[in-house]
Amino acid sequence: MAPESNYRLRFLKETSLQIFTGLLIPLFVGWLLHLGLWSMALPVLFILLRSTSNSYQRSKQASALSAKPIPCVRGKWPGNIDILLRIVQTGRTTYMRRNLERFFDEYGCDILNLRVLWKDTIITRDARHLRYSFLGNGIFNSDGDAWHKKRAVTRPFFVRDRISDMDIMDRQSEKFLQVLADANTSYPAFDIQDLFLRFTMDVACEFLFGITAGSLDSPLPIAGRATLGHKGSATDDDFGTFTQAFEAVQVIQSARFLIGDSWPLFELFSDKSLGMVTTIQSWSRPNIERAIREAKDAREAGVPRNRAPTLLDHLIESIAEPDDVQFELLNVLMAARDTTGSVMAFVIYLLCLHPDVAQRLRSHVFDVWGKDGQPSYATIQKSEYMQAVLNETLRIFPPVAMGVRYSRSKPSSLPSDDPNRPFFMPGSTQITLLPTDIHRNKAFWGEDADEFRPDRWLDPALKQALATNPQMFIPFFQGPRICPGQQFAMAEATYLLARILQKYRKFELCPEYQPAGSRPPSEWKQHNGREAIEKCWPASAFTLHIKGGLWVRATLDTA
Ligand code: HEM
Repeated sequence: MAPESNYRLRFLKETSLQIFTGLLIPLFVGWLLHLGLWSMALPVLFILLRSTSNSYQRSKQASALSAKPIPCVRGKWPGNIDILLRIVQTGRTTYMRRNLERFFDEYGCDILNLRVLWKDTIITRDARHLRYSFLGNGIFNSDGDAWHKKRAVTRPFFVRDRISDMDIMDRQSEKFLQVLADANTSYPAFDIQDLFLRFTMDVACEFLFGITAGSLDSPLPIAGRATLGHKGSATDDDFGTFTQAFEAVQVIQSARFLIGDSWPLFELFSDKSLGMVTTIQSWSRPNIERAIREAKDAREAGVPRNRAPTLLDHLIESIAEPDDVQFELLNVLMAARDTTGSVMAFVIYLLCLHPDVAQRLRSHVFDVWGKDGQPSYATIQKSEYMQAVLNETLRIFPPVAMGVRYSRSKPSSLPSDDPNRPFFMPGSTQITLLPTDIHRNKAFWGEDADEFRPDRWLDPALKQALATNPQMFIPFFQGPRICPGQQFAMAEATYLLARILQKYRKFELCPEYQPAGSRPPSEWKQHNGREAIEKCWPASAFTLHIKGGLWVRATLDTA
């Protein structure tokens, strides 16, 4: 989440060099040789020669690895410019990442090279490709050794002892229920996605950084007045301005990933994220500077802390620059806030669509925790139906709807269905994993793959299938970069949902209060699968979210 001006500069330098070597030098040579108008043919000849030599190099590298090329999308215009435009245009109204996934259906394969502007840009829906040892450029914007170090710093914060401490959840969920009750009685509807994101932000800030963010105390979006934000709904107070900037950066960054290495072409004259990053910094900097000062003072005075060290304490010790600490912190915050907020919002959405499941989940909550018992880490692990509802939601709406990696500089191979002929993976190339298709694949999940049916998780046959093919369900991904916050997120979501269901009998969708532009586009009805039946707009910008928020009203249990 850092400004990308260096990247744009590098792109400009590389492009200018290419223009210089591919156009100006051949023209100059033509002029030296007095070729007159024939000089114009030299750049074309040069490009043809270069492209033939590149293809030859690649096929030599591929045959050294006994690998076959990744199928390539064939556009109508040079450099697949029409494909690039199609991705950008359809991106505005697409259902999740269907605009990319449709290429797989069109070409009948699970991995494709979009080859945008003559650059390899790989997309895959084959989960085996996740396990490969790529350089990371995921939620943590780092790679190789730097990533290993950061992962080592984060690991101790997710050990069982720490995540089974439910004090923070107790406190924050009490606050959440208070705010929800006020919003529900004061207005005809409220945006529960926004509330969940505030809750997950406050919990993450306290758990990871020992900071009180107090976002549940800031003004909420108001039904009928709220406008469409970059992801959810928007407010224009200080906190709302920060949130909008935080979400705008994610939208911009995920659009860059979709376009691939050529994204600076769309931002030649201005870095779209720069203003947003300044807003984010001015909101978060005072908190971070204070925490850094306190940690330093305590260390210098030899005063023991009256609390266990937080992730922020460790980041401060291991990273010298406050700016770097800040970027690191914002990356982890996005990993923790947007993902868990997403799954909770989609659970409520699906419960609104399936009152029978909602009723059964509520009885289950009463069976496990009674009418006002507090969940503990141990009881959460045993709440089988709650875990089934959460897993089924994570299956249909995986919060991390795209994973981006870069291959190492040396070409390598990727598994294909033919064990003797893997795919040839070029060096230093972006590869994007799109997990939704895997989670809704009928071959894995049966004919009802698009349906929300938590009962499937109680069927021993599914446990067997998952043991044989763990790649069919990857909401937390797999391999070395698997989410370290998985247990924490499941505990957090279970805790809050249980507390909500103890108090509220039902939730209803209030589409009339969705901000303008956030209802599902009418053309979705012509498509197959869930897209045709969706009553909200699931959209993806790194994390999945409900466009414009999820506006609902709740009915209190008065019995
Ligand atoms: C339902 C909630 C969550 C889901 C679905 C989820 C999913 C994921 C996924 C798929 C990744 C890998 C992304 C990539 O490599 O491109 C990831 C990484 C990460 N997640 Fe989560 N996550 C959730 C909640 C959390 C929470 C609550 C925390 C922290 C408290 C957290 C912390 C992290 C961190 C630090 C990483 C980066 C790991 C690395 O790069 O080594 N996540 N998460």
